[in-house]
Amino acid sequence: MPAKIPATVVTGFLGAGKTTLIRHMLQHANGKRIALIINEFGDLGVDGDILKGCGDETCTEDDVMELSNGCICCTVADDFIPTMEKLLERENAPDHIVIETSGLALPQPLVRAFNWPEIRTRVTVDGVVTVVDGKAVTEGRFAHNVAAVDAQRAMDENLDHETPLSELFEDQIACADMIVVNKSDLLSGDESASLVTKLKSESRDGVQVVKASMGALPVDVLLGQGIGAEDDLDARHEVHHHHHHHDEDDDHHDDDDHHHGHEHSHGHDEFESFVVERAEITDPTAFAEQVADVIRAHDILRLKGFAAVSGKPMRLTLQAVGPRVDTYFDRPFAAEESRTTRLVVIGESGLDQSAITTALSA
Ligand SMILES: Nc1nc2c(ncn2[C@@H]2O[C@H](COP(=O)(O)OP(=O)(O)OP(=O)(O)O)[C@@H](O)[C@H]2O)c(=O)[nH]1
Repeated sequence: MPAKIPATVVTGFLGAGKTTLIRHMLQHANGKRIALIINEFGDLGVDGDILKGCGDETCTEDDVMELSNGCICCTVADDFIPTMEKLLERENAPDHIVIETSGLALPQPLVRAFNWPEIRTRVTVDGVVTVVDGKAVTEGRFAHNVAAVDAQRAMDENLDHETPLSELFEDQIACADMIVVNKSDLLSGDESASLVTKLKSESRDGVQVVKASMGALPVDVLLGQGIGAEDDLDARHEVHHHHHHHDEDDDHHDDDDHHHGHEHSHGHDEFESFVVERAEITDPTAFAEQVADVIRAHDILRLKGFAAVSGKPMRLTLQAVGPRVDTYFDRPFAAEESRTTRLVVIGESGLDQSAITTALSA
C-alpha cells in the first residue's frame, strides 16, 4: 500500500494570519507539491483569490480547492469527503495537503473526518497548526469576556456555554500540535515572550509554540510533524459543550443526519457575514479610515475584499482585523471583470447590516 499523504490543518481565529502563513509556505515550498483546501466564512472567496494570485509556480489554480461556504463539520459528507476524494483521484497526487479552516471553525470535527474509511486509508493528519493573532490576544480581545462569562455562570448554573469568541479560541488551542504566535512585529519582545509562556501553559504537553511575523516560518517547521492527529482526538478536548455527541463515534459515516441534524446548534451560528457592494472609491487612504470608523462603530470582527479605485487599473485588496486596516494593490482588473468594490463583513450575530452597508457605501 502506498504511504499515506500527510495533511496539515491550519486553524486560527478570523484574521490571525492563516492565509498569510500559507502563502509564505507556498512561496518557499522548495518543489514540494502542496494542494490546498480552503474553507472560508463569508461569500467572497477572498482567501482563495489571494492564494491563487500569489503568482508562484508551485501554487497553480488547480491546486487550490474551495469548500462551499459553511462549517466543515456540517458538510463533511457533502463537501469535504468528495473534495478530498477528487484530490486523491488525481494522477499527480500532491506531496502534502494543507487545509485552511475558516476562522470560525472548530478544528476537532475536521480532524475527526479523517477517520472516515474513504480517507483514513490514504491520508493522515500530519499536525494541526493554530495561528494566533498575538496582538489581539495581548490586547485581551479573547480573554476580556471571561469576567462577564463567570458572572453569567454564577447567575445560571445551567448555562454551560462560554462566549463565542473565547470558546472558539480555546477549542483551537486545545486541538493544536503547533501554536504560531503571529503578528510578533506588532508586539514588544516582552509581550510576545509572555504570550508564548502563557500559551505553553494552556496547551497540551509537547505542543510547540513559536513566534512569527507575517507567518514566515520554515516549511520544515510547519510540515512533517508526523503526529497522526486523527488517532489522538481524545486528548484534544472540546469546550463546546453543546455538541459533545460528536465525541465517541469514529464510525458515524453512514449516519448523515447526524451531521445535519444539529447544524443550528453550533457556536458559529453566533456569527454572521454579508457582502457589501459599492461603486469605485476615490482615495484608498480615506476609504481605509472610513472602514476603520465603521468597524469601531459596529463592532465588526473582520472585513475584507477588493476595491476599484477611480483612475487606477489595479485592484485594491482591503483587509481589516478589528480596527486595523491594511490595503495594497494586488493585480490589474481583468478586461471582463466589473470594476466594483465588494467587501465581506463578519461579526457576531446581530450586526446592523443596513446601517453598515450605508456607512460603507457613503
Ligand atoms: N502586522 C502584521 N500583519 C499581519 C501578520 N500576519 C497577517 N497580517 C495581516 O492580517 C490580515 C489578515 O491576515 P490573513 O492571513 O488574511 O488572516 P486569516 O487568518 O487568513 O483571515 P481569515 O481567513 O479571514 O480568518 C492581513 O491584512 C495580513 O496582511 C503579521 O504577522 N503582522
